[in-house]
Amino acid sequence: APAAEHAGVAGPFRQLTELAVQRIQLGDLVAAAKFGTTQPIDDPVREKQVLDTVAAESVRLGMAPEPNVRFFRAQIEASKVVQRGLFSRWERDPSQRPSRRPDLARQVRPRLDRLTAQLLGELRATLEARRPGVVCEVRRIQAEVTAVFVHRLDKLHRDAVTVSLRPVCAA
Ligand SMILES: C=C(O[C@@H]1C=C(C(=O)O)C=C[C@H]1O)C(=O)O
Repeated sequence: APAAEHAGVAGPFRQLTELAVQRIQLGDLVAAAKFGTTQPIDDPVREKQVLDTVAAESVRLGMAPEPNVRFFRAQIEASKVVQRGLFSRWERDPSQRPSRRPDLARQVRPRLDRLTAQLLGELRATLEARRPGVVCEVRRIQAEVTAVFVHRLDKLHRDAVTVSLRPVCAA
């Protein structure tokens, strides 16, 4: 986020927000992997694996698991907002359909797993800043506005970012 960094307005959630945006952008690849297959957008078994890992890793890192699990529920919901939005876009307009289908298990989920670890590190690094209150909320919204600007996100991905950042101030 060079512009935002230069202006000094990025705040304490720049990296956390950057990682959340990366996870949302991976939603495009998840959608491309699933579109035109029998693989459903909602995969409760995989979601449980993700959330169980989050809980176990949180304990290992000395953090309370519940707030982190709630944060990742929002990340998962944000990914599904993107997937549903892209599916309906591609159903309406076949010319926008992806030309390649990535392999979900081999190519996409390993990248999501790496982001999980990075996000947990950032949740830990921002524990103090995320204590609930108006200061945190203002910074959260600042980070959201900055990310939307820097990444030039469309309406669908902006909506997903809003969903993903909602539980930030709940350390
Ligand atoms: C991203 C996927 O789609 C959904 C969202 C998930 C997530 O964000 O981790 C997990 C399972 C699915 O319900 C996926 O299937 O991997």
